[in-house]
Amino acid sequence: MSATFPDPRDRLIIALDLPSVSTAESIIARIGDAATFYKIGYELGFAGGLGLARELVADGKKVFIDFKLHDIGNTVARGVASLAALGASFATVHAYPQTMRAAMEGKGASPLRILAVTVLTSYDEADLAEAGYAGGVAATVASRVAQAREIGVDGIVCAPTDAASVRTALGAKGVIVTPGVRPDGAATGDQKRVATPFAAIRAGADYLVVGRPIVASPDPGASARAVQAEIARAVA
Ligand SMILES: O=C(O)c1cc(=O)[nH]c(=O)n1[C@@H]1O[C@H](COP(=O)(O)O)[C@@H](O)[C@H]1O
Repeated sequence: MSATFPDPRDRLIIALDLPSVSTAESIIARIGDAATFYKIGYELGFAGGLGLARELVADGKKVFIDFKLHDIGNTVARGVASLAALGASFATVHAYPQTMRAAMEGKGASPLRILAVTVLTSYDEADLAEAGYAGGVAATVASRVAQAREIGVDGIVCAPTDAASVRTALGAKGVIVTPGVRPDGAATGDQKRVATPFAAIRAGADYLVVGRPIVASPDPGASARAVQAEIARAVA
């Protein structure tokens, strides 16, 4: 494990893939102190979620803004600068060298950590080939991690099934964030490369991103506590 965790609860990042701020606020209230770190992506981000992000930061929570930036360098750098000013802890970009370099320039001296998305967890070998990448998942992940490391990107987003090889390629410094995390028995949905919270931590993930298994569960607080307990078992 490369990262340090002042609060071990930080290792669970809950994806607030929800349609409104009011819905998100209700879920966050039900989760209570079972989580300290929330991710805001397209669905909530385009529905007022950036205002909620500011409120969460003001309340002492950590926020991960997940817009998976990929654009011309100037646009990426200036977008990241805005995210840094918002107080986000993590932000994603796609792992294209020009984009990664621009993001690292845009963050400047801020504590915002840039995470490079390697191969989406909803992609299997066939999806990657269909998209025109002939190298296969493992080689594409390895190549993107090597470029990210060379550029000095703060961390990597990858599948939990990639985490062990990513840790080897990344070295001890970078953080590894794995979505595609499913407690035993949870529906995988569109996730194709998945692992349990326990397996993901044991494989080398520093942070786990979990969305639907928590926010769509009948008791988000209990579901979050169950994942936190599994993380605790994995690090024991
Ligand atoms: O960057 C991400 O967070 C991300 C990368 C990836 O490869 N796969 C992936 O699922 N994610 C995000 O992680 C979350 C996973 O949500 P659930 O499948 O509901 O647990 C979603 O918000 C995705 O956008």
